[in-house]
Amino acid sequence: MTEPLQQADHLLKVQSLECERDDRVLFRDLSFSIVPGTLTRVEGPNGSGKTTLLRILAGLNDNWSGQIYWCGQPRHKQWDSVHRNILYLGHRPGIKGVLTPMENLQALVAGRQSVSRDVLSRALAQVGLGPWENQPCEHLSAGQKRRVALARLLFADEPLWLLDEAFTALDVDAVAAVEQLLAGRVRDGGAVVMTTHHQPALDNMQRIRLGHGMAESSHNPAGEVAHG
Ligand SMILES: Nc1ncnc2c1ncn2[C@@H]1O[C@H](COP(=O)(O)OP(=O)(O)OP(=O)(O)O)[C@@H](O)[C@H]1O
Repeated sequence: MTEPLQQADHLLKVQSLECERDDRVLFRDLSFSIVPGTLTRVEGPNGSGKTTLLRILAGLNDNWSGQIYWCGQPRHKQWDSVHRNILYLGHRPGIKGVLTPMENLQALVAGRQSVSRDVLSRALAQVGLGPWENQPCEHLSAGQKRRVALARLLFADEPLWLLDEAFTALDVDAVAAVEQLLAGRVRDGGAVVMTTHHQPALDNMQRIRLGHGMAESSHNPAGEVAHG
C-alpha cells in the first residue's frame, strides 16, 4: 500500500519545462499542474514528444531543464515518495513472453501487495484473459498482451498513473472497459496522465498539446491555466 502523501494542492507541478532531442526543441516553457481527481491527456502528432514528456514526469528521462515539484517540494529531494506513488505503464506492454498472463501479473503486483492466485485469476478473467491465463504470453495477440499489462491497473493504488498509449491494440470493448477504469480512478481522487491517439470518451480532461515547436496546456479542471 502507498503511504499518505504530504499535503499539497498538487501531485506534480511542472514549471518552464524544456526538452531538446537531436538538436530539436520538443517543448519549451511548458508549465502545468497535476492535481488529484483529474485526467490529463498529452496530445500531439507522432514524434512531438509525448512519450518523452511522460518519461520525464516518471523520472525516467533526465534530458530536460526547468522545475518539477512533487507534492509541494522539489522532486529530486523525494525520489522514494515519487517511486512509491507513481505508476508508469510504457507504450510497450512490458511483459515477458515466456511467462503466462498469471505469472506476469504476479510479477507486476509483487512487492506492493500480497494477492492470492484466485484474486489474480479473477482479474485476468475481468480483462478477458481467463482462457489464456496459463498460456505463454508470446502466443497471445498484441491486444491480449496489452490486456495483461492493463490488468495491473486493477491492483494499482498509486495516486498518479502515467499511461503511454494504453489503448493501443485494444478492441472496442476493452477500450470502453479501460475508460471506465480511468473514470473510476479519477472519481476516487486519483490522477491520470495519458498519451493516446484514440479520442477517449471521458469528461473534463486537461489537455497538454505538443508539436510544431509549440507546447501548451489548457482546461485544467482545477482552474489553473498554464501555457508554453
Ligand atoms: N531513444 C531515443 N534517442 C534519441 N531520440 C529519440 C529517442 N526516442 C525518441 N527520440 C526522438 O524524440 C522525439 C520525440 O519522440 P517521442 O517518442 O517522445 O514522441 P511521441 O510524441 O511519443 O511520438 P509517437 O506519437 O510516435 O509515439 C522524436 O523526434 C524521436 O525521434
